[in-house]
Amino acid sequence: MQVGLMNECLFSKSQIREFEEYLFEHEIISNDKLKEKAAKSCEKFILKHFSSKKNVIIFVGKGINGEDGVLLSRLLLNSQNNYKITLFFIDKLSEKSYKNNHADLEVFDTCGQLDLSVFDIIIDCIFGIGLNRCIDKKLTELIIQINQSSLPIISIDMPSGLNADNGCVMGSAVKATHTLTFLGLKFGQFTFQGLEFSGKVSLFDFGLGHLLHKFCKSPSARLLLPKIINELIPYRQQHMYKNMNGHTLVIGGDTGMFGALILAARSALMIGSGLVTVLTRKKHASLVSLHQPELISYTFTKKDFLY
Ligand SMILES: NC(=O)C1=CN([C@@H]2O[C@H](COP(=O)(O)OP(=O)(O)OC[C@H]3O[C@@H](n4cnc5c(N)ncnc54)[C@H](OP(=O)(O)O)[C@@H]3O)[C@@H](O)[C@H]2O)[C@@H](O)CC1
Ligand SMILES: [K+]
Repeated sequence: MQVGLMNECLFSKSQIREFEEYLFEHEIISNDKLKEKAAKSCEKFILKHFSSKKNVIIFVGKGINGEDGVLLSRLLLNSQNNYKITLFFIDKLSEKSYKNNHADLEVFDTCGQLDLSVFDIIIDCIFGIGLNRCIDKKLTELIIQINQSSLPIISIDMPSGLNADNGCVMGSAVKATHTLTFLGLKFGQFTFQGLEFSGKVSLFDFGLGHLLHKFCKSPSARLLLPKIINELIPYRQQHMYKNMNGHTLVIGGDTGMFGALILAARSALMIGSGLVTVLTRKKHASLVSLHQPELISYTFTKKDFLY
């Protein structure tokens, strides 16, 4: 599901974690079922948008984000779309345990030289919202290689290395072309470096989005989508004229800052203010009408202005 009408809300990782706890405690959904749904949504997305990309490499971390990757690999292998899947384990210990349980999955031997050019698509399951420190040097080298690959990069839940709360790159981060995120959009995907690193974000809320909104009461923030802005701007009826549509006063335009004054005043006109008056330095006042004839201008020296 793409970002929907009520899904422009952004959440912190602690809100998502607490919500997950609530879901499990109240037996609304089990932990396993949630993971299964997450992997299934990713499989569907990949089959829909990347069905021709057969040779897939999945980077797997040691947390549940890594588990998402292993579950996804199983689903893709069973999808009868002739996928060739390679798992690359970041952590030796989890590689060992998965090798025992999933002996049939192909695992990249980290002693070999990694050549990403042989693959068609990268799935990033290194870290999700559990990232808790900066990425070390060794992993940074791998992430640089991933980012330089020119392949489509699908990050699961979060681009690995990106802070889910503030959009900071924690040393280094995977630069995703797509991020498939679960339950709620994360603040860090839409702020600071998150905008550059998250690519196109798709949300899968498993039909639990309305509960998340109820549970959190107030989300961390909301995306200012064009439809929200449109709702905020009142409709101007045909018969209305300038005196019926408000009057904006823009004060500013110090020496060297005349442009800012004009831009602010123009913005007021563009969002529908019937009248816009600027109050500025004397040397700027005469220039105002040359830049935007609709503006009314006054100077700071005019004593009776602010009556
Ligand atoms: N709950 C659920 O049922 C569901 C969860 N889901 C999925 O789980 C994800 C959250 O899983 P998670 O909590 O296991 O965190 P995750 O990001 O996988 O792993 C982080 C681990 O790595 C480590 N680590 C951290 N930073 C590090 C660093 N810089 N360098 C090296 N190591 C570092 C740290 O371990 P530490 O080394 O600190 O012991 C930590 O344990 C979530 O994003 C979503 O994808 C979905 O499937 C839906 C159902
Ligand atoms: K990830």
